[in-house]
Amino acid sequence: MDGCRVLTTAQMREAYAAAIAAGTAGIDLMRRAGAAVAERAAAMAGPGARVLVLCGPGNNGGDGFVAAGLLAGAGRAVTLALLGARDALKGDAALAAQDWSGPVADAAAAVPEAFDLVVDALFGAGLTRPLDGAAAALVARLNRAGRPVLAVDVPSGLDGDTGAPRGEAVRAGETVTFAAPKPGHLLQPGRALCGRITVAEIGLSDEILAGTGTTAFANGPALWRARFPQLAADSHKYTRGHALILSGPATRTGAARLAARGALRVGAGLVTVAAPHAALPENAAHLTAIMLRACDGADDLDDLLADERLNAIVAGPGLGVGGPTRDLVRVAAEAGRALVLDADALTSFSAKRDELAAMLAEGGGTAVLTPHAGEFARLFPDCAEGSKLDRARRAAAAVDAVVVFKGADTVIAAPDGRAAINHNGAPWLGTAGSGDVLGGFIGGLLAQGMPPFEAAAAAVWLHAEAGRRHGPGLIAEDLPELMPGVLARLLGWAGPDRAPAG
Ligand SMILES: NC(=O)C1=CN([C@@H]2O[C@H](COP(=O)(O)OP(=O)(O)OC[C@H]3O[C@@H](n4cnc5c(N)ncnc54)[C@H](O)[C@@H]3O)[C@@H](O)[C@H]2O)[C@@H](O)CC1
Ligand SMILES: [K+]
Repeated sequence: MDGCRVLTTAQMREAYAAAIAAGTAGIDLMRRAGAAVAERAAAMAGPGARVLVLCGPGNNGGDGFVAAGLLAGAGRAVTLALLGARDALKGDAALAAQDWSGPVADAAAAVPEAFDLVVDALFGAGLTRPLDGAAAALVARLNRAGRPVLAVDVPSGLDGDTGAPRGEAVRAGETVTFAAPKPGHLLQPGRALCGRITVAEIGLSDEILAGTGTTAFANGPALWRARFPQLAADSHKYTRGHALILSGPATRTGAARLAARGALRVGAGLVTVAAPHAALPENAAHLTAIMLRACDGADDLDDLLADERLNAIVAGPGLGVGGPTRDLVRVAAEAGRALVLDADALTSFSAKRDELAAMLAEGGGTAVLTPHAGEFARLFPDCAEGSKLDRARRAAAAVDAVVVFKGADTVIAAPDGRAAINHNGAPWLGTAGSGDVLGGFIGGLLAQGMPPFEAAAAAVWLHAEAGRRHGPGLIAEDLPELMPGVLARLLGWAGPDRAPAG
């Protein structure tokens, strides 16, 4: 799904309609969809396996009829059970039902326990309300049965636009969706309910998908690799940017050092920690390649920023909540440098968001804000409704900055409407200091001149990739140290006998 366009269910309907208007028959799209489902089902359940195909009353059910016919032809013992009456099927679903010549059982009486695989073709993109009655009871029974489930398009009951279940939703081991993922495949808890996701090509061109006007993507290198910093043969540390990380007071300095280490490992040529006098000794005791300068407040920061080479600033981790932090952010913003605001720098503007937006607008630099759910709720109380994708987009527009709405399904949103949903996250990333390192990664990429949306999306992906590589036992200190391996793979670095790839 690396870099794939993400379509809402309405955009997907638009894309189907455009393909049909351009001459593709709807039933052909459905037959390709059903064939893709049958292919995955056959991989999940071998010859002779007992397969239950649960079909709903709409086109999702139509896909199920096509898949059932193909699976029976491929030697699986298929039972097809329909929710509702067969003669109520309409349009393409009614045509698809002709692909199935076997008996049609009543889904309300289906016993999922008796099968090796259950194909869930009950409801897809057409879900209009929470499941209830016989449908809800069937899905609850299916989840209790604990049999392998392959969902068609989306697990039934899951809202394809928000990733939230509407009432009871199917828990699938695998999901086959068509043409493009929907937000609900990538946003939690939808992502977890989908299991392994296959995006099957069913003949919708990229032109048709782009024609829906979508500006959402599944995050991955395809989205930002071309803008990733490239090393030239004559690169030196001053051409690789200089990131400045603001440290908190004595005993609250670790977060800044984690960010600084992240910025350095991701390739910034120089990294400086700016710390209050009282916090210099403890910082000095832990820093080597990273430089250290004294900074006791906004005036000192102003003086430091007279050095034009300091081109990216990370502010927030460990800084403390209140007026002094707001003053530091004001000076940093006014300096017009690339800016990452995290943690206390965000919370300091709770109920003062307009002040923050005005500061960012005045500086004219590029800013990336990295709130987790709590910080987001405090800073953007007016963006509480809708999917995480919509919320992040509205927040980005409100402050005219890139917003990285963190979590297991981090969304990166730009004020121009572009958004990326990250999907390589790993649960081990939820550990103290992990967000500080992410802020440093973003700052390090900004320092190297990467544009803010791409820098944020790349940093989130690299951070998650490091977490996946490490696995259990991960602590934040590990994340910067995992960068050499993650970057080597990204950049195709093949070892010392080859020229640097980037
Ligand atoms: N040309 C197309 O539109 C294509 C559609 N495809 C499939 O069609 C699906 C979308 O089909 P539809 O738009 O027909 O929608 P669905 O098949 O998802 O469901 C629609 C039907 O379910 C009913 N319904 C909705 N929510 C309900 C609830 N909570 N409880 C009970 N009944 C409910 C609706 O009244 C309608 O009869 C996609 O997910 C995909 O699987 C694919 O075959 C590819 C081509
Ligand atoms: K389904």
